[in-house]
Amino acid sequence: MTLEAIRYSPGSLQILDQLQLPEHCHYEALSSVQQASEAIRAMKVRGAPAIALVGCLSLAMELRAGAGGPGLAALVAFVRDQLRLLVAARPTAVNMARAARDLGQVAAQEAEREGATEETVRERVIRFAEDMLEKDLKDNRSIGDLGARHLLEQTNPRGGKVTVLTHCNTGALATAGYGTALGVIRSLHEMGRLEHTFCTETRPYNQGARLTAFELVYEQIPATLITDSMAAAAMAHQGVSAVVVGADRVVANGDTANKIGTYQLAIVAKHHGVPFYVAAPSSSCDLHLETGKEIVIEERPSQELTDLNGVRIAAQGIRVWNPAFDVTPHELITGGIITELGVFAPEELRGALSASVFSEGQTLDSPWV
Ligand SMILES: CSC[C@@H](O)[C@@H](O)C(=O)COP(=O)(O)O
Repeated sequence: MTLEAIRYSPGSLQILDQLQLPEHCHYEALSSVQQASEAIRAMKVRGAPAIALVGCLSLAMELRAGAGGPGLAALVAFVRDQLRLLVAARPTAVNMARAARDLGQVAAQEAEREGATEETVRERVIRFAEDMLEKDLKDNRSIGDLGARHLLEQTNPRGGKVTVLTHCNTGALATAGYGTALGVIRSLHEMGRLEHTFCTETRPYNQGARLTAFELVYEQIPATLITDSMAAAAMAHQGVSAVVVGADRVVANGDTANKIGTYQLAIVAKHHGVPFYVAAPSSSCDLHLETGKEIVIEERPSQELTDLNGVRIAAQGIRVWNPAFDVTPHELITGGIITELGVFAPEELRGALSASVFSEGQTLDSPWV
């Protein structure tokens, strides 16, 4: 059985509380947008795709219970207000904002349809949210297989195995399943072409030590945990073939916001001539922004850096800077950007994605909610 960050069936939404992993696997039931927003903000559930999935499914839960209205206009306004609450929970990942735009437009379009009722509006929004789960899993399997094949062609044409370094958690615990960067590692493992994985602990939330290591051990994928500060030495001495990371927001020129520490990994990879890949679904891409300078970087509470399992480890009185993400300039993404639509050089991304039509004729640069 694979690990599930999200358990959903009509009328039931549960999240695996990732603050308690790896010691305890505790599922928490959510029945409202407020509860989902609080769980996302607290990082009980995290990862760009999982945040959007839990947010939208929590709205589906409310609508199935009859929330919103009375009247079509009031119902559409309710949907949009709830979506704005979810988007505000964590600002850097774009997936929730994109999903909010899509769901808001689905509600508005249905409300304008001849013969529409509150029931049909609710059903359309619920179905769109539920379909996101299956689409994310399908996208991740495409990302895994496309990324694995591209990485092997670029780094190991003689047919041997490769060693991959990854950062943060981008697996089943950050998505509907399989994962993005960790999906590439899963696909390499399934192909029999993975020699080894190095996963960084990813201070201060420790997504690598607590979550990625948990996934890799659970599936018996060969892996070694290293501290973030060991990454350069690992690339110098441990035969790293490629670095593959996820993304919270990839913008039009290919600049990418991802977990703090990604930027320095890209610099080290460049120094060592190690191809650096970003793996992300098109739902993590934002063509509205031209460069990474425009991405809002979330700053988290200082206690998340000064404390470890509730015990303070930093000197009292020291000032703290705790950005949750950093931006990797596109010129350091030397391997490519792996999406479900293909693997693109940063300069190819805008053209490739602009041509891709999304739900109801949406393109990636359609206006936000
Ligand atoms: C498929 S998850 C991609 C990114 O969201 C992931 O790499 C990341 O940065 C997660 O950050 P987090 O703060 O844990 O939500």
